[in-house]
Amino acid sequence: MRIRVFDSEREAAATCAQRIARAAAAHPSLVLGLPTGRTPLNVYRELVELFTRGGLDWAQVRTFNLDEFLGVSADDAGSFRAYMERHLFQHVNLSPAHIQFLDGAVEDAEAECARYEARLAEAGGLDLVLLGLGSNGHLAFNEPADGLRARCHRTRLSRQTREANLMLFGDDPSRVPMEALTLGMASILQARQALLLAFGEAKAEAVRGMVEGPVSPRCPASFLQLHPDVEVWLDPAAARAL
Ligand SMILES: O=P(O)(O)OC[C@H]1O[C@](O)(CO)[C@@H](O)[C@@H]1O
Repeated sequence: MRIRVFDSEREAAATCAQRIARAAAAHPSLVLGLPTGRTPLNVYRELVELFTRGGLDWAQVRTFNLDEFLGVSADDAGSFRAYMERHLFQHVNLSPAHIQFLDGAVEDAEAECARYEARLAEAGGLDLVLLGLGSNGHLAFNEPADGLRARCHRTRLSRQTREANLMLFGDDPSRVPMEALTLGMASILQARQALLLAFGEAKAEAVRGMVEGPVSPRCPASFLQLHPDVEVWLDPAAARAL
């Protein structure tokens, strides 16, 4: 794990956007894994700016989002799909055919997970996965548990995670889904490169567990210790407990 502490979240986000732009310039059909949540918002803003200035061509880039709420359709404003449209997809020249997303409105969650894994395998896996970190140590929606799942699956969300996503559902707890679909740990760990971002005091303990703790399903992000090419970019508050 290569740890880098930036002076500010803004600086980390701008550097991250430049890193993605470099990767796409070197490999135009880059397969990119993308997170949602509060953490990548500045990265997406920087990526849109880079595109507007002509610094990043998305025409051949392919994206896979990490997770989606179950029982929520793509056109629901609370869905991760809608979040991605708002913050990135509708502002850049990504081809809709190159955007892969789990469909949270499906009847058959198992079939949807199998479909998504097949798409990922066809694409040759992720070249670069951008990751956020749950304050409970989750990675995508792989929540702390006695065991973890390797492949895409249906999962129950922890109370902490549901609270963290309240704002997507108008701060109404009854509207926050109980379940989600998520890429599994192996699908994430098979990415050729991983770049995890964590900002703010609330992430400090999870960062310590991920970097210094035992590799344990109680802190799913700790499995990144086993990845051969992972960078962890922090602001000083998130690095406080290291
Ligand atoms: O960035 P936040 O809002 O703190 O959320 C942390 C992580 O939890 C998730 O919302 C769940 O996948 C991720 O998208 C995010 O990286």
